[in-house]
Amino acid sequence: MADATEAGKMVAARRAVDENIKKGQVVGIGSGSTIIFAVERIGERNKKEALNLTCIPTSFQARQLIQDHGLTLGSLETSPEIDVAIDGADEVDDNLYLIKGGGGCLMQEKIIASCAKSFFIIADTRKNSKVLGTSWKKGVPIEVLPMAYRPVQLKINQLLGGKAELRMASRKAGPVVTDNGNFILDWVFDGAQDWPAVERTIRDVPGVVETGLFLNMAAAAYFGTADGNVLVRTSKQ
Ligand SMILES: O=C(CO)[C@H](O)[C@H](O)COP(=O)(O)O
Repeated sequence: MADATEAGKMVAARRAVDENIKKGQVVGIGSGSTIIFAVERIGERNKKEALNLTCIPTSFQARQLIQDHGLTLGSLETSPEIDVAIDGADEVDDNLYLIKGGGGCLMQEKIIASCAKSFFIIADTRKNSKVLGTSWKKGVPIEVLPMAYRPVQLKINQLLGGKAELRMASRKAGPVVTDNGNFILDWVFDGAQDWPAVERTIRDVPGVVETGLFLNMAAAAYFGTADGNVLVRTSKQ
């Protein structure tokens, strides 16, 4: 099963890279386990085709991946406009609404996606859902200022129901600390939601820095299966 999932991630990543990355572009590089296959493919092509890309990372992990594959590392300061961004997702629904941030990198991922002319999602087929929350049961990640995590937690519970849980680290005592020095709450919800309304409600709580809801951002999602097939779903808009 694990190998089948990895195979699905790989075919989706390679196809998205081959269809969307062109010479001379500024490319946003997402975070997680699926993006590793995409950067490997970009590195492979770069050796053959001298792609001359500038790659903008969404995390510490992405920065290392870019450098490990001999690609040129850029920043939003020098390249504020991105041609294409590629990233993974935790779940994708029928509207191409996404839950992201399972790896805790949601804030920089959303900024990079917002600067990109086109934003593509790569995932294994498990992530392809009709309704968010069908396969991803860990909730919507919410990045919060550490000093505000407790009131934010209470307010979200009151406003939306469900439960906003402080994400704890697994190999360190205490909470997960993001690349931006913040904490993460995972809002575990029940049933179908009005996602634009949920996004507005969460963002309006002082202390919230960003949410892992990416609405109306992705142009297409590539879902790979172990047998090498890739389903491409494009935005309806
Ligand atoms: O949003 C993310 C990290 O913040 C990842 O893109 C998301 O969690 C998917 O990760 P993976 O490719 O490992 O399934």
